[in-house]
Order: sequence, then structure tokens, then C-alpha cells
Amino acid sequence: MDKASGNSSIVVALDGPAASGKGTLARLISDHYGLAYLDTGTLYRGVAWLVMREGGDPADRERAAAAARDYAIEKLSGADIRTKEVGAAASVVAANSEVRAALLDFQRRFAETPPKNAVGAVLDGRDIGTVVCPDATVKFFVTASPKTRAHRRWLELIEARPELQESEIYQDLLERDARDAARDDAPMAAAQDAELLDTTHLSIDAAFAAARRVIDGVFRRCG
Ligand SMILES: Nc1ncnc2c1ncn2[C@@H]1O[C@H](COP(=O)(O)OP(=O)(O)O)[C@@H](O)[C@H]1O
Ligand SMILES: Nc1ccn([C@@H]2O[C@H](COP(=O)(O)OP(=O)(O)O)[C@@H](O)[C@H]2O)c(=O)n1
Repeated sequence: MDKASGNSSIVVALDGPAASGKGTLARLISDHYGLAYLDTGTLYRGVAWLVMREGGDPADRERAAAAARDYAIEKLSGADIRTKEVGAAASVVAANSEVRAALLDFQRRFAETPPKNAVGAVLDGRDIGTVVCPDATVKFFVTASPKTRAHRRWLELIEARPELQESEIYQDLLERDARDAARDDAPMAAAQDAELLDTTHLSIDAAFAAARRVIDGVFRRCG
């Protein structure tokens, strides 16, 4: 399937706050429509992890920028980048414009020329519909109430760390959301033409069905 505007690849963009369900939907959309998937949060988490591994401070702008310029997925072998500490550090490096600039081309190339000859790509993050792929075929802004998101993330993390309190995850998410929304460069925001998808009261299946209705509608209009 081609985009209505030309031959460029189909792009589904998913943005929204932490633990709203972006990645879950992105994986389902990727499988269902045969699209390549890029979790752009792993790039920022990866840069933060690389800085922290060497005892660096994620707020050290030069150091974070250098890590972003040298970023390669192979360097993360064995790293647990899903922890809340790496998440918090990721939002610090993500406020650094040089880090964002160093990671932008890779994301755009992935969207424009998806790997494995896929017909398109699905990307999730904070600025996909606004900055990385402003011409995306379909855009979603996925949300859920902060309490719901904290509960979901807590359920995900307690397996590895049973001592984690839901209240501390909640505080972490609020701080991270605030930092992501307030930064000057590519702040977390819904694109004007994004479809809002509030998953607070939706099961994963129901959220995916809602996303499919939107995507199928756009594809029908695009031919
Ligand atoms: N609609 C939903 N209902 C219940 N749990 C969900 C829903 N969507 C996602 N989850 C769970 O919430 C957690 C966070 O989802 P995830 O997709 O990783 O969010 P994000 O990518 O926005 O950070 C995961 O454990 C996931 O299984
Ligand atoms: N496109 C993106 C993706 C992530 N990020 C940053 O990276 C952090 C981690 O992103 P993530 O998507 O892995 O976080 P979760 O929503 O999975 O918790 C976010 O809090 C943002 O600060 C960003 O700035 N832009």
C-alpha cells in the first residue's frame, strides 16, 4: 500500500506519555499490517545507559552528545535499559538538543526506508508525529490516566524488583512526563492531526481494535 501523496512508505506514528500503551499497540500494529517497528525510546534509553555505565552524569551535555553520536545498538548488549532509573536518565539526555539531532537521521531513515523491504514502519515515542515524521500516514497520541499508567508500569517492573512501590513509579512518571512536555526541543505533544486514544478504560484488545478502525479508515481513503 502506498501513501496517498506518493510512493513514500506508510508510516504509523504513536506518541504519548510513559506507559500509556504505545509500545504494546506499536507491536500489534507492526504484526498486523506487516510494518517494521522502531521503539525510539530505546535510543534515548540506550544513550542514557551508555553515559551511566561509564559513571557519567546524563545531564553532562558534552558527554551525552558524544554518546549519541557514537550510538550503536551493539553497544547495549546485555544492558537492562527498561529500568526506571534508565527511564529517568533518558528523559534528561532527551532534553539535550545535540542528542536529539544525532538520533534524528536514523529514525527518519528507518521510516522512509524500512528494513526487510517492509511496506512501511510504525514508530513510537514523543515527537514522531510532530518532528520525526510530520507527514506520517496515521498519527496517534496515546494517553491514559497517570494512576493507570503507574499501575501498569509497576506491574511490569515488580517481577524483577518486588521492592518497588507503586507510589514511587507514579512520582517518576509524573516527573518524566513534565520534563518531556516542558523541554524546548521537540517536546512531547500531540500533533494537530493526531487521533487521541485514551486507553485508561480499554483492554489491550479494545485499544488495538480502536487503532485498527482508524488505520483502516485512513488506508481506505488512501486507496
Ligand atoms: N490497554 C491496556 N490495558 C492494560 N495494560 C496495558 C494496556 N496497554 C498496555 N498495557 C501494559 O502496560 C504496560 C506499559 O505499556 P507499554 O506499551 O510499554 O507503554 P509505553 O510504550 O507507552 O511506555 C505494559 O506492561 C503493557 O503490557
Ligand atoms: N521519540 C522519543 C522517544 C523517547 N524520548 C525520551 O526517552 C524517554 C524514554 O522513552 P520510552 O518511550 O522508552 O519510555 P516509556 O514510555 O516506555 O516509559 C522518554 O521519557 C523521553 O524523555 C524522547 O524524548 N523522544
